[in-house]
Amino acid sequence: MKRRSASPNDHCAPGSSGLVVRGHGRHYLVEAADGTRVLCHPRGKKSEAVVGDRVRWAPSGDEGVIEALEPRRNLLYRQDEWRSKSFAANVDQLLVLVAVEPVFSESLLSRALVAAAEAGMEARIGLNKTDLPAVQAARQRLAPYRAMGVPVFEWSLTTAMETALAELRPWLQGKSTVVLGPSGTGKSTLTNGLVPDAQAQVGSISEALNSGRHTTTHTQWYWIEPGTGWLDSPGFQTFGIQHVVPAHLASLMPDLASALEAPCRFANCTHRQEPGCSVRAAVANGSIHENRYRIYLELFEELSRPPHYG
Ligand SMILES: Nc1nc2c(ncn2[C@@H]2O[C@H](COP(=O)(O)OP(=O)(O)OP(=O)(O)O)[C@@H](O)[C@H]2O)c(=O)[nH]1
Ligand SMILES: [Zn+2]
Repeated sequence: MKRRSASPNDHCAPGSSGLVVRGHGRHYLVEAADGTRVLCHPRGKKSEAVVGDRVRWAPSGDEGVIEALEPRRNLLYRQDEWRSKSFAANVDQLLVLVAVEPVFSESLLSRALVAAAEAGMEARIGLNKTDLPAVQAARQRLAPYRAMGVPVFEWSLTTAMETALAELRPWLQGKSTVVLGPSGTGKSTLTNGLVPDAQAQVGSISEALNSGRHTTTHTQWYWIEPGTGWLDSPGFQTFGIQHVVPAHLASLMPDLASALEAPCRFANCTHRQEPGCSVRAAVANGSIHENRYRIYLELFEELSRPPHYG
């Protein structure tokens, strides 16, 4: 039998431990302890595993069967028209990659940061394409995020890739990091810089599952080096935060949370129109940017709506 490191669940579940590195509907690519990647299908009808999940799997001919999911540390969600869908598990950190062009949506950026805070993940922002003339405007829009303590990297990946990699690598070291961002911000460019053998890691099985398309359509786990994971995800249009309780929203937005160190008059204040509200006072004196407060109101309203079913 191959040697592998013991997992805490080794004694209580059948099969070997593996890491889901890619998922396509009911097809999963699972990386075994020895690094080989096996096409697996879930036992039973439900396919709940997502990239980053640790699973127990057993060989079945050339392929494998997923017997069980191991407990998750955290979970990130993507939003489609009707509902939240989970898409990555057990990730340590989030890099939101935006660019000088196309102009990024602050609402999406804020959603991603709320989702990371809710999942207990550290988040940073990467501003790419700083070679373009609109760079000052982009910097200005990011100022409130820097001020609330989110570190912002600034890069021009096409003209100075090595500088960007040298800045980014120490933060990535020994962790698993997911990169998210709208389409066209440079995620694939960055992945190719960080993971020179990315194509080889994707491998022929994934290529076949992806039916020859070249854009990133599914989240994919890469290894930058052993122990340092990198998850590239398709460009998002919207981001799922439906699982956040509206009353917790302000505590997941650092600029609002710091205003709340001086509590509002009412303990159950929603920070919309109540008198004696610390958040509204901070908006009035400029310590919370009005864009951020507008996003809070938009998210609060959205989270308070009853879910609709499609
Ligand atoms: N000017 C400029 N263009 C860049 C830079 N980085 C990437 N690009 C260009 O931006 C375009 C999009 O880059 P991609 O890496 O494909 O972006 P992506 O985020 O992977 O896009 P999706 O696959 O649609 O999610 C390409 O034409 C890149 O050459 C940069 O630093 N400056
Ligand atoms: Zn309040």
